[in-house]
Amino acid sequence: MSLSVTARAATFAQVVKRVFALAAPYFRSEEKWRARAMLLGIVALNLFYVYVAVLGNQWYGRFYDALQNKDSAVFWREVGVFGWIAFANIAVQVLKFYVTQLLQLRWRTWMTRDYLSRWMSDRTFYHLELARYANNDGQAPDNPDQRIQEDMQLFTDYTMTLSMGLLNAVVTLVSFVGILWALSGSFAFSMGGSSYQIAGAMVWLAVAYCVVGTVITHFIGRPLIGTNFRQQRFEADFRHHLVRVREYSEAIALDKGEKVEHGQLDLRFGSVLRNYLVLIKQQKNLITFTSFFGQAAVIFPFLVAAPRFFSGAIQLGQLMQISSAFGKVQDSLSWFVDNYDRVAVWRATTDRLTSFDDAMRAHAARSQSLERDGTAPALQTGDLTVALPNGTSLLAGAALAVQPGDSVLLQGPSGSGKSTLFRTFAGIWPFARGHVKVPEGAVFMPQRPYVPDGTLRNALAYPQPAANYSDAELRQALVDALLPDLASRLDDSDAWSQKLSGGEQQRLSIARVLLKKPSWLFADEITSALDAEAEGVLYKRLSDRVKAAGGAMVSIAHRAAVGDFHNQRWTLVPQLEGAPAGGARYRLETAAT
Ligand SMILES: Nc1ncnc2c1ncn2[C@@H]1O[C@H](COP(=O)(O)OP(=O)(O)OP(=O)(O)O)[C@@H](O)[C@H]1O
Repeated sequence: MSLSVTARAATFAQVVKRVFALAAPYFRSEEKWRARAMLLGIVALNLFYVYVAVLGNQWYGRFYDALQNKDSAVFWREVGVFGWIAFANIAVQVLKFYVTQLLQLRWRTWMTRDYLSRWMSDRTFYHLELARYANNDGQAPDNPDQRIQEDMQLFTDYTMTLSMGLLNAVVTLVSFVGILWALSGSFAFSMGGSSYQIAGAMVWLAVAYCVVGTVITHFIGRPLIGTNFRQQRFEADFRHHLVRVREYSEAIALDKGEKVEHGQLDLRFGSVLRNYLVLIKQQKNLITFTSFFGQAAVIFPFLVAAPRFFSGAIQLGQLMQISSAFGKVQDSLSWFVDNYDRVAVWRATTDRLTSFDDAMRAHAARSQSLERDGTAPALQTGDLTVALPNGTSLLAGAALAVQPGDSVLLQGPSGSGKSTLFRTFAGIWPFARGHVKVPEGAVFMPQRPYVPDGTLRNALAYPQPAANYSDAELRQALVDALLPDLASRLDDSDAWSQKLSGGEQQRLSIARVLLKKPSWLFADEITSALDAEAEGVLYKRLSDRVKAAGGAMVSIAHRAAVGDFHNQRWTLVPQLEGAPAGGARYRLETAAT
């Protein structure tokens, strides 16, 4: 089932439950007292705001009566009273805005930090991406960047403004229903020979007016929920693709891939536009009705109360009070009508955050099928099975061992799972079973190193702080990794992943390892972009360092010459179908070189 269908199917009670589940942690966090006090303050300000509105309504009665009676003394006194009411109104509005914004900001900050720390911990960010490709059924959350950056802001904003708006509407309704009831008189009619009187007729008329309005709005506006949900998703997909084009600009330019990328961007933007058009049409229908509903509400109370005014039963002041009170009652009863599209966005946002939150919780609660000990004296695996996200087994029942002093070259056809075996040793591949023991502090060098933007000093020390190393150590590492020209540029700031050549990036990654001096090293095609001479020099340096530190090295490399630096060879050999390898695609053969 897709998320948009889930979004539509969710009942109101479920939505409230979800909102509560997303909102409650902040109000129970270490900031709870401040958060609760601010919330209470905002509630109090909202109540006071309604009280000021009640004062305003009473003022209407006195003011218009003074006009009708041409009583200038009362008129001028009421002008003064108006000044006070207006001042209170302005002050409470400003305060309400300020405290609400502050609470929203604090709440968003807390939520963003909480989600960020859960997303970044236990490699959740990586596993959720894997799960997305593994399931591909729309259940795993897409675009986590959008959820963290945009949805969090929308959720805190809309939850505050909508809930306070609703509170305001309810309190206004309760306050003004009383006023309207007292002013409205009763409605008399006869039916079947008997006559009837309905007390508080204006109140019932307002209720009937708004119930009809709300029901119609709900039917007209219902499709907006799904459309809003899809809109946010299409916008995020479009943005994500733009970012990818920027990131891979060089490769795309060399491939002359502009046309394809342009087409892809057009396609995504097309989805944004098509859905937006649907959204506009749905909003147009909704606005047509809500505008009609709002305009009719201006004249409606006058039409109903005018006969009593003309008959002299009520004064102009009372008529104006009735109209203003009807307006307030109608306003609060049509809160839902007025906020329908915001509620739609809010529900879509809530669904997106809930599925993200659920995915992170499920990830945290998942049972580990791989037993991993990261503090062993040597590398050892037992009954190790490595599979792909779709369940295909690459390797089954592998028992491997590497002792200090060893150096192993892992080879096999492209795509056979060499890097995946390293991912399993590193403990980041969730589709593995069995047990693995890995020495503490083992360093894994990936095929494509990550080089952060910023100073060269930081890129070299990554992920440790550059302050951990002296300038001399940093320079020496660059020289040892055959990057002497960079040794004088430690404080230069740049987008190194764009500026450095592939080989330079590989040498920078080797410089990092030389700097950290690990005893155990797992190197995945770390010299594939280097010439044979540089490859030989760097492999010798690395294996000498590792041996001197009493550790071992396991390398993946396609070139035969790399074998000179290793005393063992592991080879992933393809299995014929039906061969006894536990149903796996490959079997691992070990041999001394
Ligand atoms: N995140 C992923 N989702 C799905 N399949 C994946 C993922 N990562 C790797 N694979 C698949 O796992 C298989 C093994 O990939 P791996 O990178 O381990 O191969 P390799 O032996 O290191 O290849 P090469 O020599 O080309 O680097 C491949 O078929 C690859 O498509």
